[in-house]
Amino acid sequence: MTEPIVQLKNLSKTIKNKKIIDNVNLDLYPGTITGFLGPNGAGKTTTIRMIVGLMKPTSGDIIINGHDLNRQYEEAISQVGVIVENPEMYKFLSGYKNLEHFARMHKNITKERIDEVIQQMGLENRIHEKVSTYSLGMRQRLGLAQALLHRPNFLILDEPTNGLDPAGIHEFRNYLRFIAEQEGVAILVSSHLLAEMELMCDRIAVIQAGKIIDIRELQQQETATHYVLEAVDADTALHDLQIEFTKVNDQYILAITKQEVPTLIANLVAKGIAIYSISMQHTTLEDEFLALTGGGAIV
Ligand SMILES: Nc1ncnc2c1ncn2[C@@H]1O[C@H](COP(=O)(O)OP(=O)(O)OP(=O)(O)O)[C@@H](O)[C@H]1O
Repeated sequence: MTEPIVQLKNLSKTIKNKKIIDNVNLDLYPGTITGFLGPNGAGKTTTIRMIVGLMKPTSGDIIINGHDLNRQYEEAISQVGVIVENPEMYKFLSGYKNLEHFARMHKNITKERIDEVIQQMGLENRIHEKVSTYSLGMRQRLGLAQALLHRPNFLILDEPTNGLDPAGIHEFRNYLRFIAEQEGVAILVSSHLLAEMELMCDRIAVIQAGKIIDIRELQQQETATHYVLEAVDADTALHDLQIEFTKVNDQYILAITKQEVPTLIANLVAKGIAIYSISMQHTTLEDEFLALTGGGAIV
C-alpha cells in the first residue's frame, strides 16, 4: 500500500464559536489527483489555508511528508507547491523573467530546472514574450511551472480553472496528469464546479458545511447498475422474471447488472416481448452530488 504524502487527521477549525471545519480526515497519495469539491462556503479555502500554514487548526494534525506542520513547519512546507485562483504574475515581464524571479525565492534552483519546467508545461515557444500577451490557459500553465520549480511532491490548486473553457480545462488536466504520473506528485484541486472535477480528478472528496461527506474513486462511476429498456407492454413479463423496474413513458428503468442483460433479453424474447433497445443508464456525479447535498448550491 502506497504511503500518503499528506494526512489530515481529525482537523477542526472554530471561528467565533462557529465550527467551520469539523473533524476532517483525508489522505493524499503520490500520483493521484484528488478533487476537493463542495458548494460555496463549505470550507475548502479554510482547509487549504490550514494546509499551507496560513491558519492554525483549532484541533487535529496536518502531516506532510511525515512532518507535523505545526511542530516542523519548515520541513513540512518545503515540498509543497501552491497555486491560488489567479496566479500572481508580473504581466509586463516575460514568462521567463517571472520564473527567474520566483526561482530566486528558493534555494538551489538552477537555470536547467527553469528550462525543464518550461518544457514540461509546453511553454517554450512563447516564454520570452510578455505575460500580458498570454492566453488564460498559458498563464495557468506558467503558474504550474512556477509552483513546480522547487520540485514539490504535493501541489495544491485552489479553483485553478476559473474562466477556462472546456478545451482549456482538458489541456490543463493533461498537464496535471503528467505532473502526477511522471513526477509522482500528490495533487489536491479545490473547486465547486462538478463537471471540472469529473474531468480532472482520480478521486473526489466532497465537503459540505465543514464535514467530508463522501470520498470516492471516480473510475467506479463506470459500474452503472441501471439499464433503460425500450419495449412495449413488458410489465407482466418483468414481474414474472422478478426484475425490479420503474416505468417512465415507454421506457423501463431496470435494476440489473451487466452480466444479467443477455439472459434478460433472451427471456423477454421468449415471452414474445418486442425489444427496441436496451442501454446502460449512467448516474452522473452531478446526480449523486445533488442527492448527497440535498440540492446544495451547484454552479
Ligand atoms: N475569518 C472568518 N471569520 C468568520 N467566518 C469565516 C472566516 N473564514 C471563513 N469563514 C466562514 O467559514 C465558512 C467556510 O468558508 P470557506 O471560504 O472555507 O469556504 P469555501 O468552501 O472555500 O467556499 P468558496 O467556494 O466560496 O470559496 C463560510 O461560512 C465562511 O463564511
